[in-house]
Amino acid sequence: MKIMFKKQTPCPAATESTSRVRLTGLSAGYSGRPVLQQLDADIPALAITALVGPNGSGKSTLLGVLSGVIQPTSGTVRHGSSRPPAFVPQRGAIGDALPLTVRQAVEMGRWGDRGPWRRLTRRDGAAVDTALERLGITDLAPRQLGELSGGQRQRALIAQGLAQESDLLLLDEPTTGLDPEARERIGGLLADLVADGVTVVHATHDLDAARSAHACLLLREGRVAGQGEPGRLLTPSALTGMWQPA
Ligand SMILES: Nc1ncnc2c1ncn2[C@@H]1O[C@H](COP(=O)(O)OP(=O)(O)OP(=O)(O)O)[C@@H](O)[C@H]1O
Repeated sequence: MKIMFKKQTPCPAATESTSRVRLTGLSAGYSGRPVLQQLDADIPALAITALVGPNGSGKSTLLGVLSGVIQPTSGTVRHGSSRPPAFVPQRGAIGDALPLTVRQAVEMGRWGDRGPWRRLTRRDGAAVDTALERLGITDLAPRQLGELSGGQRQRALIAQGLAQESDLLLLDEPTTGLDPEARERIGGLLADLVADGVTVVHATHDLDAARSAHACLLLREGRVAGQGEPGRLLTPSALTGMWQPA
């Protein structure tokens, strides 16, 4: 059985052509390792953008730049809003041994507003409840993060991102390791978030997920190999070319 991401919904940004983030001549990387080179790209507001490209093409690095964790070495990143983005890194990037319950992990999503280990307000509690509910993990709230399955932990981390209630949600391979039902739930959730006023950017190797996004940014060896509508970009010949050595 193949469960697809929710069918593509019309993209409000397509008619309004507003960008949530504009990258101009962006270069960035790590000490002694340049990765992104001279990127010019727009992340449309109120839409889902899929970042697609081979391993090592720079998707996670770009998410790091969009989140503000990685500073550009040149070029500009212009955000169309002053609200800080919410970033859900790849599962392996989070220590599994942290002595936290799922609820405590999701509550950390409120720290940006409240400060670390501060008493949460009723409003914070409601945001955490909603995030747990939307990921279908309310029953896991009292469990230790470290004793969850990989897919359950992934959902907890996405819930943490959601609890931040940002207008820009950045996700690094959010459906990797999830079962088909959980994948479908995340696909539907991302579409619902856009309807709620959130801009979503996710890196993915799942071409069904990429095709159901509103926009797609193809990366190859740190450069933009294409951007626009997934149906136009993700053609068999383009994909074959992407994964062939340069
Ligand atoms: N912390 C780091 N320090 C140095 N180099 C890094 C670091 N993280 C990633 N790189 C390098 O940067 C390049 C781009 O990596 P990045 O993780 O952005 O690619 P990706 O497209 O997300 O790959 P994948 O699909 O495998 O997740 C790779 O050559 C990688 O080895």
